[in-house]
Amino acid sequence: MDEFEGYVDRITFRNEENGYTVLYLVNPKAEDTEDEEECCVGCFSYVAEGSYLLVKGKRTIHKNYGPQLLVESYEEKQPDDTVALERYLGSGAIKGIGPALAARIVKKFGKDTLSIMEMEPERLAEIKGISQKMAVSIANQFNEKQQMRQAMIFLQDYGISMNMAVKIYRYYKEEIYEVLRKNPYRLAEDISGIGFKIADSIAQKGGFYIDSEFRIRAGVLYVLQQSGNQGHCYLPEAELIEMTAKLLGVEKELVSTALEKLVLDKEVKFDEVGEERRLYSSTLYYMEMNCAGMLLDLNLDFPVEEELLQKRIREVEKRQGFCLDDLQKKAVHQAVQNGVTIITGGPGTGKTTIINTILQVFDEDGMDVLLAAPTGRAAKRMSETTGWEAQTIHRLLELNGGVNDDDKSGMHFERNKMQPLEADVLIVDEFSMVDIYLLNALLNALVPGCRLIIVGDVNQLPSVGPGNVLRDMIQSEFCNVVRLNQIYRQEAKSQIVVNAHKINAGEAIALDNQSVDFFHLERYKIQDIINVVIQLVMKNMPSYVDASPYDIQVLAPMRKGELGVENLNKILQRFVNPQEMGKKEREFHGVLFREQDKIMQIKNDYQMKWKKVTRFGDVYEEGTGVFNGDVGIIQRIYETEEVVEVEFEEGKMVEYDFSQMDEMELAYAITIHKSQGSEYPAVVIPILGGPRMLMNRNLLYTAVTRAKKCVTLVGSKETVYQMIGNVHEQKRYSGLCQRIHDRMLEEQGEC
Ligand SMILES: Nc1ncnc2c1ncn2[C@@H]1O[C@H](COP(=O)(O)OP(=O)(O)OP(=O)(O)O)[C@@H](O)[C@H]1O
Repeated sequence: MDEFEGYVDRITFRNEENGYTVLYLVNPKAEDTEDEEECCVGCFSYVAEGSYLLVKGKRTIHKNYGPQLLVESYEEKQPDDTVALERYLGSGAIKGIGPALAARIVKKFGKDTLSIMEMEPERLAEIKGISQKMAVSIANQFNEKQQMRQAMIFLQDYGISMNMAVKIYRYYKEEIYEVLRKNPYRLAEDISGIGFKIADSIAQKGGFYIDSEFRIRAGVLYVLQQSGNQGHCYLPEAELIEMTAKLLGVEKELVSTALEKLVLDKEVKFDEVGEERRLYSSTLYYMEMNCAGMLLDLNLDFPVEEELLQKRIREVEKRQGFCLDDLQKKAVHQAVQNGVTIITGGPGTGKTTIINTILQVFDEDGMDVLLAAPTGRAAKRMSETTGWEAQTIHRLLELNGGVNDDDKSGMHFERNKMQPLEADVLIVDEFSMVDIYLLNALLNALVPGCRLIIVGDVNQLPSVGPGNVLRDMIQSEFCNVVRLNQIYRQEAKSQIVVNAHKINAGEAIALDNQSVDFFHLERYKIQDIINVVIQLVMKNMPSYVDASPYDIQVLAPMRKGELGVENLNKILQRFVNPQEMGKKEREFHGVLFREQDKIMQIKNDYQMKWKKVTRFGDVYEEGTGVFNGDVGIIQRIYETEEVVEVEFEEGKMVEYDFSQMDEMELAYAITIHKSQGSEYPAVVIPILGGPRMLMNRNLLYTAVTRAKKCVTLVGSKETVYQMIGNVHEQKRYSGLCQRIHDRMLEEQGEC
C-alpha cells in the first residue's frame, strides 16, 4: 500500500454527487522536490483546498494523465507543520482569512494555531487586523467545518450524495443525528431535492418497516404536499388514499386508518362538499378559509360623488387624448365604489389605461395608492406603463427572509395583521399568477377600508403555486368583475394581439406569414425544428427586433424530450455561450453551467441574500429573496469558495453555494408555465406534439402573449390548430370559490 501526506493544493475535478475527485497533494516536509506533489484520484467525502490529508492506495500510471495514486482510504489530519497550516488557513476555506493573514496567525501561534482556534479563539484578536468580532466569526466557521466533516461521514452511511449531505447538514446542523434516528421522513418535507423516495430509503436503512404507521402517515402528508406542488389545495379522499397506497406499496385500508388518525391529530383537515370529502394539509385549509373571510370583510361599499367622479374622468380623458368606453368607465366607477374590484381582459384591452385613470382619480382625492405585481418583471413593467412606483408583492409586504432556529421556513412578512399596509388603495396587476399563499399574505396586510383593485387576464395559465385564485374569485361572484373585451391596441399590422384574442376565442389563426410580427415556420422533423430555432435565436431574431440572442426567449411546452427545455438548453448553450478559454464551467445535477450562462431560479428562496454593488465594489443596497422565474447571468464560478455568483435583473448580485445549485436551471429555453408574467422582445415556440392535457388553448395563448415584438411558431400547423381547439385543462382542486359561497351564506344567515 502506498501512502502520501500533504495539503490539498488544488482540486481539478470533483463530482459532487458521488465524491469522485482528482486532487493534488503537496507535502511541505518533502526533502526532494520530485516527491513534493502527488496526483490523487478517488472518492473523498468532504474535501476542500487547503485540507491536510493522509491518503493510502496504489500508485499507477494512467495512459493519458501519467502517475497517480488511486486512493483507497484517507484520513484528514490536523496539519502539524507551519507551512501546511498556513496553506490550510489561507486557502479561502475560512471567509475573512487570506494568505497574508494566515501567515500572520501561524507566525504568532505556530503549531498551536489550530488548538488555539478551537479552544481559545478570542486570542486570535491578539493579531493585528483581527477584531474580537472577526475572531468569533473565524472560530465559528472553523468549528462548523469540523462538525460538518463528521456529519458528512455519518450521512455517507445512509448512501446520501455529497452535495445533498452538505445541504442536509446546513439545514439541520447538529440536529441531523436526531432527525435521522427519529423521523427521517422530515428530510422530504424540509429539504428540496429530497423526495419521499429518498427519505424512505434512508428510513428503511435505519430500520423503519414498510407498513409502519409512521411511514404511512409520512406518505399521506407527502402526497398532499406533492399535490400542492401541482397546484392543488386539497385532494378528494379516494384519490389521496389511492395515490398514497400506490406510492407506499401498502393496502388502502392501512392508509385509510392512518388518515383518520392524522385527521384526529389535526395534521390533516377535511371539508365535506356534497358527497365529496376533501382533504387538506392544515396550512392550506386555514389559508382558504381565512382568505374567503378576509375578502368578504374587505369588500365594503364606498360612497361615490358621481359628479365629481365624472369630472375627474373627463380630466383624465383630456390629458390622455381619448375617451374611455362605457366598460372602462364602469371599471373606474366600480373601483371607486367597492372594496374589491376585479378587472380582467386580454392584451390591449385597456387594463393599463384603466389603472392609470384610477391612479389619477384617487391621487386627485389625496389618497395613498400602492401598486404591486407578483413578479419583479411584472412590477417593473407596471412602473414603466404607469410612471408610478410598483413593487413586487413580496417587497410590498416586506418579506423578511431571516432565519431563526424556531422558524426554519424563514419566510415571514413584516406587513401583516399586526402591522398592516398604510394605504387607501392597492392595485395589483398580473393577478393570475397569485397563488393561495400570496393571496393570504396580501389580505393579511390589508385592513377593511383599503380598496383592493385586482387586474389580470383570467385566460392566462393559473399560478404555479396552489390554488386557482383569480378564477375562483371571479366564479364566486362575491365582488364586481369587469370583463374587458374591446381590443384597442393600434399597431396596424400587428398580429400578436389579434391572434392572441383569436386563440382565446377558439378561432383559427392565419399561419401564412403575411404579418410582420407573427410567423409560422412549418417543419415536421425534430432536427429541422431544432436547426430553425438555433438560426432564429442566433441570427434572424436579434437583428429583427434589435436585441441580443440572450433576449430571444425560446418557450417550450415541455421539459423532457428532444424539444423539451432540458435538451434545447444543452444545444442553445453551445451556440449562445460556447466554451472558451478562461470561462469556468462546472457540472451540477447533471447539467453543465458556464460563466456567462443565462439561468433561471426555479423555486422561491426567501432566505437567499442579494446585494447591489457599485462598480467600485461598494454595496449600496441589500435584501433577501430570489424567486421562482427570476432570470440572471452567471458572472463567476469560484472553485475554492464553492460559490457561483449570479447577476439578476437590476444588478442584484447573488452568491449560490454549490449545494444550492439545484435551485437553478439554464434559461435559454424555458417552459411556457415558467414564462408567465414575463415579456420578451421575441419568442420562439417549438411545437410538434405532446400530451393532450398539456397542449391546450391556454398554453398557446400564454406563450403568444409573452412576446412584445415578434412571435415565431416552429413546427406542425396541425398541433397549433389542435391546441386552439383544445380546452381541456388539468383539473385543479381548489376550494376557495366554495368557501367564499359558504361564508356569504353564513353572513346572510347572520343578517
Ligand atoms: N378607450 C380607448 N380609446 C382609444 N384608445 C384606447 C382606449 N383604451 C385604451 N386605448 C389604447 O389602447 C392601447 C392598449 O391599451 P392598454 O395598454 O391600456 O391595454 P392593456 O390591456 O394594458 O394591454 P397589455 O395587457 O397588453 O399591456 C394603448 O395604446 C391605449 O392608449
